[in-house]
Amino acid sequence: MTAPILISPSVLNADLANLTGEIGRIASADYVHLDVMDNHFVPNMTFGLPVVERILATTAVPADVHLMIDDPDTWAPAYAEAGAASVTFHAEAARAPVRLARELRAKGARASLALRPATGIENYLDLLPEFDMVLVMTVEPGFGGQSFITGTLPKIRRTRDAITRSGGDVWIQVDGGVSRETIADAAAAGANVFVAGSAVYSAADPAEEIAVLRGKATDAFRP
Ligand SMILES: O=C(CO)[C@@H](O)[C@H](O)COP(=O)(O)O
Ligand SMILES: [Fe+2]
Repeated sequence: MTAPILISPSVLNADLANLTGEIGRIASADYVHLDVMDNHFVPNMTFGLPVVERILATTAVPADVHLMIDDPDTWAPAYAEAGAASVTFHAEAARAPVRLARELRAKGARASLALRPATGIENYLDLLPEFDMVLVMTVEPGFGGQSFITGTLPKIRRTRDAITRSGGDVWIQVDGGVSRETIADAAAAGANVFVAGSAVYSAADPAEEIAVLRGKATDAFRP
């Protein structure tokens, strides 16, 4: 089964006072990536459920919510209930990741497990069927505009090979420093969902940037 190539721009570095307009500029994207930060799990704070609910009510682009928060076991299900297409929580923060993934799926969202750069995939390989996506962070979570950590590429490849061996249909997302310069390496390692914040929103034409990123990832992807 070949994984689809999907582009999910992050609005973290967009104009947060004009989210409706900013999401309108990426209407050709597959998802809009919403970074929820609580200033506990990461040293930064963005927005939470009320803002995400308003985005969901006012945009047609499916939402890919990335929770960088403590206690996702308590907070994540509400994002699924609100209508997020995909809800990602961090392995380092969840008390009961399998129970939480099942709850998210039961509420109609795709369930996704995120790993910080220093967190291995090995402890989670047997649990992959419980998830629809693994997010391999390619920067330390917390801020946009950082440089892609190439040392995460072997983990992406190990994850893709394990998914292929198991015959499953789990997507691999990369998030952080994804650009024209780095997207091919991530795709060649087996990633198929690409978060790009500054690359898309600092481009003169975000729609064109999405098309270029999609083309480079499609050419480079190795299952
Ligand atoms: O989750 C995060 C940061 O923690 C990301 O989603 C960033 O917002 C991506 O931004 P760029 O690295 O593409 O600028
Ligand atoms: Fe993110």
